[in-house]
Amino acid sequence: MEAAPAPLVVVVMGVSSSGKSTLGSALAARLGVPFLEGDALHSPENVHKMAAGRPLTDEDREPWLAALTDRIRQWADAGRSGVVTCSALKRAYRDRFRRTGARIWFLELDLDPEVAARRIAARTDHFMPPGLLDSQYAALEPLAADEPGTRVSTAGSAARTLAAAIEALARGPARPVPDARLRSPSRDPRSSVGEDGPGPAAAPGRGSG
Ligand SMILES: Nc1ncnc2c1ncn2[C@@H]1O[C@H](COP(=O)(O)OP(=O)(O)O)[C@@H](O)[C@H]1O
Ligand SMILES: O=C(O)[C@H](O)[C@@H](O)[C@H](O)[C@H](O)COP(=O)(O)O
Repeated sequence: MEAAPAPLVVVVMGVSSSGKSTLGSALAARLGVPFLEGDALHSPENVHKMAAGRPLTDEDREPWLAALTDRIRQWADAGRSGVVTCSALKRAYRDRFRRTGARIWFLELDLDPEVAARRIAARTDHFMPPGLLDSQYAALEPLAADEPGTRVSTAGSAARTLAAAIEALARGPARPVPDARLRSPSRDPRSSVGEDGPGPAAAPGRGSG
């Protein structure tokens, strides 16, 4: 008999306008799991600062990352899967999410700066000004080989990106994922599959991570 897939938290990451919200919401809907828009957890001060064309510092991001980490931990503790968007530009931010004990898979959205610049300029319903894009690429520490995740191009259509993400998840999380140093045994979601959650992510296989 097949074991139930373990809960999985997918963190859709990348620079501003790389397509996180577009892909993340579509992916969550496709998988039938909750979606959390990371931008919604920014303080008004942070939003104001970015809107005024000033990049966030590590200190500015601290409460935002803390709030996101809490939400990921809540999913893990409840044995639930979910999709969350967060630029997660630095390794230290991503490690923080992993230390919750959630089984995490990062989907890093990859987009040429020229295309990103066009997309951010065309976007009219968002606080993030195009002038901050350079600082986003400068801060970005791409996913490292020892982090659990996959890089997916968003250069094509949104539908194509979604298909690539689904495919990456079907292949990816079955790979050995964990960095033992980041795993807290008491929070290992594999031992606490939820009873009332919306169900684990459908595409990912049973995890070894
Ligand atoms: N694959 C895609 N192809 C074309 N345009 C896209 C694609 N993904 C997102 N967009 C558009 O690019 C802009 C930025 O996407 P968005 O999802 O808001 O990025 P982010 O959440 O990373 O800032 C939006 O206007 C969105 O409609
Ligand atoms: O850490 C940061 O500097 C910001 O969080 C930034 O990375 C994020 O991208 C903004 O919230 C803009 O929102 P979008 O990514 O949705 O454009």
